Amino acid sequence: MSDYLIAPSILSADFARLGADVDAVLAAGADVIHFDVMDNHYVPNLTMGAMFCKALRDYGIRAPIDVHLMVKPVDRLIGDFIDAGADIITFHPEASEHIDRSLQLIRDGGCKAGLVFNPATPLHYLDHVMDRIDQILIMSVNPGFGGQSFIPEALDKLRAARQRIAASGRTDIRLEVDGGVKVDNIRAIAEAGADMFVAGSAIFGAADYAERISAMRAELAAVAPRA
Ligand SMILES: O=C(CO)[C@H](O)[C@H](O)COP(=O)(O)O
Ligand SMILES: [Fe+2]
Repeated sequence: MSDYLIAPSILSADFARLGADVDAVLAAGADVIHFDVMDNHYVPNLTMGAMFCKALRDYGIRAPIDVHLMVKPVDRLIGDFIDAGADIITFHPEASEHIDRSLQLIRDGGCKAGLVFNPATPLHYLDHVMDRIDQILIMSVNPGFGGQSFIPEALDKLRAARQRIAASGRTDIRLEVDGGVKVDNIRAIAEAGADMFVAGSAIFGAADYAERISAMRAELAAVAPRA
């Protein structure tokens, strides 16, 4: 699998011209589109449902779509996003009544599945599911809004998650980080173990997306390979 993936969060895209903005960020070098789903219940904000995901597919977006479900209950929306063309679906374990079932629904639909950890959510939710996940997402802000500052304690959590991945022998599990990722901290975040980087305001807030993504990749190129 490729070393590092950059996943712009379309939470910070121009919703009035979403297809064109997603095209632009992909042309600028993004690997994956991060799609934040908020329900005004699990988190205090309301964003987009599966019809937006389908609209992007119908518009012609072919890049992987990484759906971050910040919703409760979880299961009701999983099928909608599978049908809408998602590739990866992650959810917050404390928002699911039955974690195994939610993971299985995602995988049965042909998507990669992952768990998301808020800053105060312990990693022990991973204890019995490492053989059934494809991705771990560490939140480096509390979920609900773009443009927040990176919480430094997330670095320790990334290191702990990376150790769990190593101990599991599953070299194919992605370790994603989400919230406050910028050019000036992405290298330290990668050194803590992340290999997939969500960045919303840092990329969509740039005048030149390609220049901003290149600056992130230049920082990542300076990270020493993991032992
Ligand atoms: O899940 C999220 C918030 O809940 C977003 O993906 C995240 O905040 C990205 O935005 P930014 O890079 O601006 O922090
Ligand atoms: Fe997100």
